[in-house]
Amino acid sequence: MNSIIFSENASVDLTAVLSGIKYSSIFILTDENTKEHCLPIVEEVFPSNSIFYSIDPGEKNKTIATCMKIWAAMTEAQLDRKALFLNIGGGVLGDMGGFCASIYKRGIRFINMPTTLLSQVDASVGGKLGVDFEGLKNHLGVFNEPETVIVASQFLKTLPEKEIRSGYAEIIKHGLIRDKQYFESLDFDHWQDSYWAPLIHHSVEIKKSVVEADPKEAGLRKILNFGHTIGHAFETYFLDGPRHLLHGEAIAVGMICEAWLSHKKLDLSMAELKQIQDAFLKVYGKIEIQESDLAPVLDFCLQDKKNEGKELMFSLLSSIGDCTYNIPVTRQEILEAIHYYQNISHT
Ligand SMILES: NC(=O)c1ccc[n+]([C@@H]2O[C@H](COP(=O)([O-])OP(=O)(O)OC[C@H]3O[C@@H](n4cnc5c(N)ncnc54)[C@H](O)[C@@H]3O)[C@@H](O)[C@H]2O)c1
Ligand SMILES: O=C(O)C(=O)C[C@@H](O)[C@H](O)[C@H](O)COP(=O)(O)O
Ligand SMILES: [Zn+2]
Repeated sequence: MNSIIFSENASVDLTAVLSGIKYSSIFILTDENTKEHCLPIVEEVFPSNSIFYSIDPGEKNKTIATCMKIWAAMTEAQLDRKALFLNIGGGVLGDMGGFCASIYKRGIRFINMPTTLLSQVDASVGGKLGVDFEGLKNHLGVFNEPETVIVASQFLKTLPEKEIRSGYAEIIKHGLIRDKQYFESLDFDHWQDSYWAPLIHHSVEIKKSVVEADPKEAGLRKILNFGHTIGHAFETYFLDGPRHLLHGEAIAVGMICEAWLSHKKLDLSMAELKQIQDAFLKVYGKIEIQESDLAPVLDFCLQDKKNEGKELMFSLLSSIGDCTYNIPVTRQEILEAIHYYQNISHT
């Protein structure tokens, strides 16, 4: 895996990184929010012939249609294969920008400057790139590593609290799949007051160790997908409507459902199941799920990338800190897991 820099000063570290790379020109991708809040922090660094391009924010724009606009701008700017592509934004922008860079003229180098908690702890690391297609999460994409990732927690100062909370779900996931002590060190009652730098650092270490062992998800990497089969299905189902869920909010629901499946199918104890669900309910509360939501959500689970043929394959916990993968789960069991979530009493 290429280098990850934990930065206290994004502008200083970006200057140093750029001075170590030979490139013909630099293409800087932002969305309308990161253009306003993050670009000014590093703007002074760029040479005068830099190309800036900004897209509309949000998951609904993580599409091939947006990529076409980005590729058109790259072409219009006559970027050659020695050009450098810089993503300044969250996971939506990083997944999509990295994908655009990887496809353009069969691939130009790119750098990630993640600006959300979620992208700093998870999305900017590991080279999963792509876009949604027909609503299906990351349905089109490639694996390709950025040249460098510069993780600067100073960007988080302008990030809305709801977005911080979304990123926190991936931090909780890292503890659940790999490190019980980490999970138990998190303060679910006062999560807003967390000191983010050490959490970012530790989460990146966990993610990096898994990705390095299995970069293309032949096996072990599937544990990073805990909570995502059902979580992605809800995220997709609610994408366009008033019940829209952020990625972290959706996988929080998914992780409760999949913790229940872990209890039913593996050795996850009832005590640990309760510990997990209490943690998520404290931070995220509960969403309303109607009976009419179940069939379409189940159908979306059928599209999960971990499935093999018609068999739905899950990553599940045998205990907190220990996740296994390739566990077959039936449609009926998924329904029961969602019913379990619906019936949890939350005060
Ligand atoms: N590739 C991976 O390994 C991986 C891992 C986890 C999640 N993801 C993907 O990441 C995406 C979610 O990423 P996200 O939560 O970063 O969402 P995002 O990129 O949509 O960013 C969230 C919102 O915050 C705004 N924003 C970003 N930085 C800001 C800042 N510093 N100040 C103010 N506003 C700011 C953005 O404009 C956006 O409105 C999903 O598409 C998910 O599938 C990918
Ligand atoms: O890096 C991984 O591997 C992950 O699964 C991390 C997830 O948090 C992330 O949401 C990822 O984008 C999901 O990938 P997908 O293969 O299920 O689309
Ligand atoms: Zn995720």
